[in-house]
Amino acid sequence: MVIASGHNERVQNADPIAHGEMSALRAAGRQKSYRDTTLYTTLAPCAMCAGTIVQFKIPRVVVGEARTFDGELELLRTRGVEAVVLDDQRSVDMMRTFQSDNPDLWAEDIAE
Ligand SMILES: O=c1cc[nH]c(=O)[nH]1
Repeated sequence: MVIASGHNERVQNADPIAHGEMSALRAAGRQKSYRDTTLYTTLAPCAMCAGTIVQFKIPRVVVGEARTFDGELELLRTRGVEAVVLDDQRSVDMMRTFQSDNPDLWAEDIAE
């Protein structure tokens, strides 16, 4: 069962923390437990999103690709989160297109 979905809304909402993972968690609303959940995400979670995943004890994250941004997979794994990387070519292509079309936005998104 899908309990919520989300996408990056930093620009739309002028919200610096509205990464896709954060938007999905916000859309899910308050949950008593995340024990039985899996978070699916196109790219590897950044430090903020990984920290939130750890905070709410989400046990499993499935990542579309980690080639264009390796994020904080190690942090997740160190904290006992199962992180599965699909290395999905469509995700890589989508992220490469976004990053090359919007270099400033991408840099801002990952605080570089
Ligand atoms: O984890 C991340 C990193 C960048 N952008 C997102 O939406 N999420």
